[in-house]
Amino acid sequence: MTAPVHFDKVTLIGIGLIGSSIARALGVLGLAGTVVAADRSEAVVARVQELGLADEATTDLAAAVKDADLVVLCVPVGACGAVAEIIAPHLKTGAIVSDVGSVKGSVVAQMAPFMPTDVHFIPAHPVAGTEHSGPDSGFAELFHERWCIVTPPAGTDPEAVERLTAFWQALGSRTEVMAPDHHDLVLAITSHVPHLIAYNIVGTASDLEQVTESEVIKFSAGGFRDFTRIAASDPTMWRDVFLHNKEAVLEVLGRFTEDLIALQRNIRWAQGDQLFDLFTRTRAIRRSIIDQHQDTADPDFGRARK
Ligand SMILES: NC(=O)C1=CN([C@@H]2O[C@H](COP(=O)(O)OP(=O)(O)OC[C@H]3O[C@@H](n4cnc5c(N)ncnc54)[C@H](O)[C@@H]3O)[C@@H](O)[C@H]2O)C=CC1
Ligand SMILES: O=C(O)C(=O)Cc1ccc(O)cc1
Repeated sequence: MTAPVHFDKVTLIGIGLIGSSIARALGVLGLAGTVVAADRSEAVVARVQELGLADEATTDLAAAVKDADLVVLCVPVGACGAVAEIIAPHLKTGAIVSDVGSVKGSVVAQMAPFMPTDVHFIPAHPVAGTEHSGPDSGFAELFHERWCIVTPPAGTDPEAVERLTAFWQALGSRTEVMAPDHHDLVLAITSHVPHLIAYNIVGTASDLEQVTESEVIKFSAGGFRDFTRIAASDPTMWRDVFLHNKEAVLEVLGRFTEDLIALQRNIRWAQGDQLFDLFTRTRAIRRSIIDQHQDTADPDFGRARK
């Protein structure tokens, strides 16, 4: 039997890119009887009301979760513990409490101690986003054809996991269940370290004395432009990602640094075969990613050429 995807009352906490995208999708799809939007920022709450993103909008997080069947935290990962502490005493028995944080081990560690035993705590991560933030930047289709990784703690009620999974599938996502630590290692290599590299190279370019900032802007080629898009991502969100996925990021960064030094040697000693072999291997990886995404009509790869 497939799990029901409709919830009588959904409360979203943190109405930025992700929270407002979920709110918009709920509105379009009619998946909730009532949508409550909560944020600590009065300016955000006022904007949510102007945009008509929810049935109710408030800065009172405790009141917002009252009677909610599904509560989703969409705040920076460093804020999850504090929010959990505020809402915990007000959660409805049987509610599903989830989040969308880009790191999972730390979110579990921060939130689990506050979760009452009569709610279903199921962290998740929609691997879908942009470099933009705030309630104006969201859109209902953000999650289409994207993965949502669900990381239920051991012993979680399978029916609740199925309900949350069905919810994300209704939003357009493909879902996969994973252990939090494994999630954090996978995302360290596929998302977190790439963001760090982008922040670093754009920082290096802006610090170069011999090349002016206006030359960097004027002559930026495609690859560098892509880095500047990523490096425009929200500073609070990404500070928290690195502070809360420290171990996995440092592990991947150690490997990355060794490989970069090997490349440095290849260039210094004119070892063209080594460079050619690596670039051939990496080109094959790009081709297999495109092949896989063409099967699933991923919008990012719609115009991609091998
Ligand atoms: N931006 C992206 O591309 C993606 C982000 N995520 C995750 O989603 C979460 C939210 O990210 P965005 O929507 O991009 O952020 P955002 O910056 O657009 O929105 C975050 C909102 O949370 C509110 N907030 C912060 N601390 C709060 C607190 N203590 N109590 C109540 N509200 C609080 C802020 O006022 C803001 O409105 C993060 O954990 C991030 O790791 C996941 C996938 C993609
Ligand atoms: O904008 C991009 O390229 C992203 O990579 C978006 C993104 C950022 C953080 C996530 O946890 C998931 C997706």
